[in-house]
Amino acid sequence: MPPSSLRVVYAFAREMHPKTSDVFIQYGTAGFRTKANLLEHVVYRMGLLAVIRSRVKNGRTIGMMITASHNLEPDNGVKLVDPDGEMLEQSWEEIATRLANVSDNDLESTTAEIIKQVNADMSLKASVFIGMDTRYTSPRLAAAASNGVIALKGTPKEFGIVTTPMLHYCVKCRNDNTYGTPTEEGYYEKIVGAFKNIRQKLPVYGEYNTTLYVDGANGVGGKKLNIIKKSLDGELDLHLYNLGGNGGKLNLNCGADFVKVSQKPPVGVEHVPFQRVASLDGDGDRIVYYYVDDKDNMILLDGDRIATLLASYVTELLKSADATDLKLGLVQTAYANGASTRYITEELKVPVSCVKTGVKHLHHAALSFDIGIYFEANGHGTVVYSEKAKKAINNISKDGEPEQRKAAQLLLNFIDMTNETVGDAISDLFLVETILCAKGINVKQWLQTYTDLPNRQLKVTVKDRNAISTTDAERRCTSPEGLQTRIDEIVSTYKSGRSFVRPSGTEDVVRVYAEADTQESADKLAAEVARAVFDLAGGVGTRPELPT
Ligand SMILES: CC(=O)N[C@H]1[C@@H](OP(=O)(O)O)O[C@H](CO)[C@@H](O)[C@@H]1O
Ligand SMILES: [Mg+2]
Repeated sequence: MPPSSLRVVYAFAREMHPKTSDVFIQYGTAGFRTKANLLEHVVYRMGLLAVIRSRVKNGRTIGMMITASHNLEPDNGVKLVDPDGEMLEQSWEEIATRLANVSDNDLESTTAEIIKQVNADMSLKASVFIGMDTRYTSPRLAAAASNGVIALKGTPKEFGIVTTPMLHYCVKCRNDNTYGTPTEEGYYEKIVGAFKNIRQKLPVYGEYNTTLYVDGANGVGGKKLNIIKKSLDGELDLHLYNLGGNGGKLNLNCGADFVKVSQKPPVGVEHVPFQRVASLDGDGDRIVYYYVDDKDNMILLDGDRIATLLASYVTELLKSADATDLKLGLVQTAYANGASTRYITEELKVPVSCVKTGVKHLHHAALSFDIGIYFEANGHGTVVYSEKAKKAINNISKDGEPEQRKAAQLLLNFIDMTNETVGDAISDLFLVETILCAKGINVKQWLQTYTDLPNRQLKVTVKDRNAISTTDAERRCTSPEGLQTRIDEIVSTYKSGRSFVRPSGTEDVVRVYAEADTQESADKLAAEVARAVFDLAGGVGTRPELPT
């Protein structure tokens, strides 16, 4: 592209999407995320970067998703999706951060520097898929993204309102047509088609019943399930709540994050004792289950619980298919409940690894197994199957003994039902429903596999959250000095106590996690550790209170 046409690009940027704030913004755990009104120039610039990235990848399609996931309505965000549908390569996060923060005057020279640094051939074609969530600020930001793409002569394709995982799926399909059709309809055909297929082989039996309530967080996931619902033929009886409209606010007192963190049922969902409910987050990439018992207690079945259910079922199918030479493994983070980790290693006898928070870390680690299951406790996760596993299962489905063939064919449907690119609430919902049905169990029986250790999460505001550094998959902190020793001292006074702290990658806070043998102890442990953070890491505002 000749320099003269680039000049027009930057004049346009200054005019249409000027940098309006000097607040430093960082490509964090899930892209850029902040108040929507601070984001327009960032999104425009990410449009430029997506084109550069596409060219570095020889014209393969890159994705841009406009969303702030489980955050409240006034926030928004943008993240880039790499050609195989995975998160942006980590080494580009620093490049993205640099481009987002330069002044309008330096935009031209910085872009030129980046093009040189990554060795992009700007004469190549470039393609960018753009999706957005239901936030009212999203269309404007999606338009800014498109403008950025067009500015560097890339071709944007806008998908309108889609879940984050749908966009990841479409990017993957566009670059690898063996994976499916890169459209919303193609997505439904793959996931829902596989679910229907499997239901024909495994009819409903035992304690399982087909009624499922869903909390849509007033976001995009519920809306898409409403489309899917029309195509279900009694295989699943979806009762959908919090679909947006009717005054319901996105993620406000509802949705997967609210349910997980507050350990309370969401507003807006009818509560029928022992009825299982799936709660999605605002952009449809997380899911947790819960039910309310006859004494109004909410019982949570979180991401750890879903991961263990998946691991136990895949293990069973691998055994029946006589494919146990395929290595199955599970990946968690430090937030995984200690009881789930014990259950996986001791009962399921599946190897577990623990990595840093953030799906990119989990996804990467899961790829080292033939079949890798990864889940954050908050309900973000999926299964990835290696080519070796797919081939082996495919061969057994054709050449195995009758029983082995049957199991292998079920596994093939199961693979089809999985969105392997990223955690996906809709795909996970169908996977869970399939397993509960296959095992003929209800939600209480699902809960019986192990008992969660009571736990509590808290947030502490400090002057600079980066004053906290961690090691050992974030389970221990190395600075500020003295904090880890203090945490160790506190934890040692609690039965089955475990606690760690880390700076959030999506909010300006330090997160505290604690678990112990009783809820009272977990609450007290979390509060004591929060006070230690406040005292030793530059707490701001009021010192956290101990529970009374
Ligand atoms: C404790 C927790 O739930 N942290 C979440 C949250 O990250 P933080 O870095 O903790 O803010 O948002 C991430 C993106 O959605 C998600 O991957 C992660 O699990
Ligand atoms: Mg999300």
